[in-house]
Amino acid sequence: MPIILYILISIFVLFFVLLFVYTRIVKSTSKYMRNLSGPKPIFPFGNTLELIGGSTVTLNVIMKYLNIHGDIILTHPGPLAWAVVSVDHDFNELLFSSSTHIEKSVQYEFMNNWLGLGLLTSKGSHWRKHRKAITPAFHFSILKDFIAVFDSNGTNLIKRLKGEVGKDSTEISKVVSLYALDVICEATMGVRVNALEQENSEYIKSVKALCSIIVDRIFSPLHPLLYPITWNYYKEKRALKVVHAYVEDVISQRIEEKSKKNLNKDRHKMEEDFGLKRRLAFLDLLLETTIDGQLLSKRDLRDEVNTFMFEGHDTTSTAISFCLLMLATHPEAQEKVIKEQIDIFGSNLKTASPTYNELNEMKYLDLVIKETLRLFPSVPFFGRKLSNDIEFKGNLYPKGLTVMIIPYAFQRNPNIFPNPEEFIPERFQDYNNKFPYAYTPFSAGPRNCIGQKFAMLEMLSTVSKVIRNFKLAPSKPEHKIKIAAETILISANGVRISLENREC
Ligand code: HEM
Repeated sequence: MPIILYILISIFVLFFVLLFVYTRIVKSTSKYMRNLSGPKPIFPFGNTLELIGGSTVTLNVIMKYLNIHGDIILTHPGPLAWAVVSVDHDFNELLFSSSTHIEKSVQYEFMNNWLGLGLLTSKGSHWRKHRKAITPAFHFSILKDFIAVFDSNGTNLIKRLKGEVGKDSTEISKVVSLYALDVICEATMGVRVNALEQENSEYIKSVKALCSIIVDRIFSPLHPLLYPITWNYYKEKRALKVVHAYVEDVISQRIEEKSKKNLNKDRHKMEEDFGLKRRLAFLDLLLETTIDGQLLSKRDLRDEVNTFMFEGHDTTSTAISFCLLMLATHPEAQEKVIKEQIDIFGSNLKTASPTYNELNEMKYLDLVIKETLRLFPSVPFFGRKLSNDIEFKGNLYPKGLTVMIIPYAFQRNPNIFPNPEEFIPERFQDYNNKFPYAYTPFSAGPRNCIGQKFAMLEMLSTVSKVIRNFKLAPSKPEHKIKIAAETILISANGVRISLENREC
């Protein structure tokens, strides 16, 4: 028999096997979610064809589906895949508040090579024990000491932005991202990488490369099994080598320092003892952390450091950039912010280094940041995998199902946030938390953001410093942002504003 006939018969058989498997799965799933509406899938692409435009179309497509089909919709991210997208308050409450449905969806596996079993990606008892053990590192009495890190790096940011004064248009998101990297490196590892001045450092370039590879993988139509034949696979391998070597080296140095002298509980005393030029970092606290009486292993330490690096820089930097854009384009809000800053700092307006109490006095700026995070939640969606079947309003949702929660969509719900597209910081003055799961920029429940307070302090400190030094205005010509939902919400064409020296 000619070889071509063999090939044709094999294709024929394979087709029928696939069809058989497909019908079996559809049949066995038919008792589930039968009342749910959603966009019609096209075999074998599911609903992915509409997403081909990439990260700039994702949110628009999801918003369109939600408008047409309701608050909980069934989508098909592939031929044999089901995912539910939810902006239903009660359903989200059920998930957020649950201590059972805490496992992340399959997309988070693309982060595993970098983040390993860090807090963001781990599950089950590993996650529970680590979360419990690491939580004290984010106590406000410890976070207070990071204010100096925000302030000293903030001074470098101001220096860099001074070079932009008087220009019609400045793209701030890239500069703010480098600043946020400096902050998180110093806070997490106690290392000053000076990304603002040396963005070409191998470590910084590799961190950036890993972030973008994760995004590529999440949105890639290729099956994960084919990943090793892609160029990204080799790029990731190279970047991982650099990042892991760098972090492991820092960890080894700290362990050596610690073994020379026992870490003193008093953080300032420790600096005296070690004669350290650096401030205490999260890593120093992780080195003291024990689980079941054992110190964290070197691998645990690396995973947690990498997780803080990933979760703790683009999230804050994108929020700060959007916040500066909102102030530049809403002069009345900017006036209120600066008035508050003058009330707090008086004649020291430009030079003051805010204390913890002074940051907490910035009530109006706090509203501005909250409203920015409502319109532009840094993490626009996150996914969970159901740990067991759920029955909700007449539908059965199967164990293992991916549920995508979309704060970007929910936080624009007009029934909860009237005039949702408008920037109105005052709405949070009397936001009475009637819908506690409607505003979730930091997620909610047991798997909420452990770095929330750190991030709020960093954002208050940074925006306060920028606004005390510069008057912000819209860029010329006017810049229309292009929202893109990567792992982080960004503007694909940058965030442009213009800066003038502040005179008062
Ligand atoms: C504006 C800034 C930030 C925002 C909006 C934000 C938001 C979030 C969200 C939505 C999650 C849940 C993600 C998911 O379920 O997929 C999360 C988790 C997490 N965040 Fe943040 N984050 C911010 C800053 C930070 C910072 C500065 C750190 C560290 C210093 C941090 C560390 C983490 C960690 C470790 C987790 C995983 C927690 C767990 O699962 O136990 N985040 N963050």
